[in-house]
Amino acid sequence: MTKPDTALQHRPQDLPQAVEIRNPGLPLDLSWVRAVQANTSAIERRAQTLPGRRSVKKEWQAAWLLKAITCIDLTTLSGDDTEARVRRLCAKARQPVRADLLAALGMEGLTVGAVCVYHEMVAAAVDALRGTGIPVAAVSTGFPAGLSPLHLRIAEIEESVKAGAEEIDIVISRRHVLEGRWQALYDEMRAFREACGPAHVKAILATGELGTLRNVARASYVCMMAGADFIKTSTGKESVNATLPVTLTMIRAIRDFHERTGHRVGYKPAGGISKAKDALVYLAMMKDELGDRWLQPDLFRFGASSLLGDIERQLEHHLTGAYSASWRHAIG
Ligand SMILES: O=C[C@H](O)COP(=O)(O)O
Repeated sequence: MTKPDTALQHRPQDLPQAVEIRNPGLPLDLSWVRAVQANTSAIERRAQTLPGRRSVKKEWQAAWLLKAITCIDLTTLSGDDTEARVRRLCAKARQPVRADLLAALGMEGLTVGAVCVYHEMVAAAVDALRGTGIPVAAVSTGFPAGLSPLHLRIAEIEESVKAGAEEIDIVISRRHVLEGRWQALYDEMRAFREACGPAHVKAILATGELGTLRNVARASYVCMMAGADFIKTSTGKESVNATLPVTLTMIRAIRDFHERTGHRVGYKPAGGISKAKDALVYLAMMKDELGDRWLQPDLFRFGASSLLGDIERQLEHHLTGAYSASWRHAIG
């Protein structure tokens, strides 16, 4: 059996929850953006070593999986979403793991980080989550392509905030990145942030469509300079979504931005993350590269529609020694 990594042996739910001032952004610094490099082969080499390197077992693994649950944006983004489906998802968000399992783990009251839906489903989700403290996140700005007129994208944000969304996941215009139009990207992001008002804004870069890791890094900096609260990899609709090289690139940009400005920006990998073991790799990366502070749900989220089901199966296995069929955990 692999020896548990000592760096991951404390119980992450015991970490303090600090109150953080939002990243206010700063004027666009083009010389900083242009100086950004990404050593693709070094990043890819490092990313390849990550999945095999960390191994946490038994109660430490269970503790980290519980931590992962608190960082999930439990998501449904389908054309056939209905209010009934969203209400079922919200019930799962309120009680993400079977009550007897949570009681056995001493974690009653545990919830996911947020529920993420399209604008049309915001009102139903807000209603279903009333009194729980679980925020509703709305994908916005012509999600997933982001190609509707700017004034409509801004109006869409305002409508979702009015409907009760406390978090807005916007999509950037990929063409601004591909054409090196950093001022245009900055102005767009700034306008989106302003339209959000008190709602926190996650900037979806759609990294699978940005061509290079250098573009990913540069887009990350521009969005952070424009006041993004989070940077997020993907919509889940691109052909390539969250990857480990993209994650390393983005979280190193977050670290550098924090070192240079003092502002902490959150990170949300999204799309295709459906296995508990993958969630553990992401958490270990956050801890290694950014430290414990970025393991809190105000600075880290998984955008995932099916990760919770696998985590619940692993927790059940931890407690009972048996795996249940995955269909029993379908909603997560
Ligand atoms: O932001 C969340 C993603 O759309 C979820 O993607 P997924 O369905 O592959 O987990």
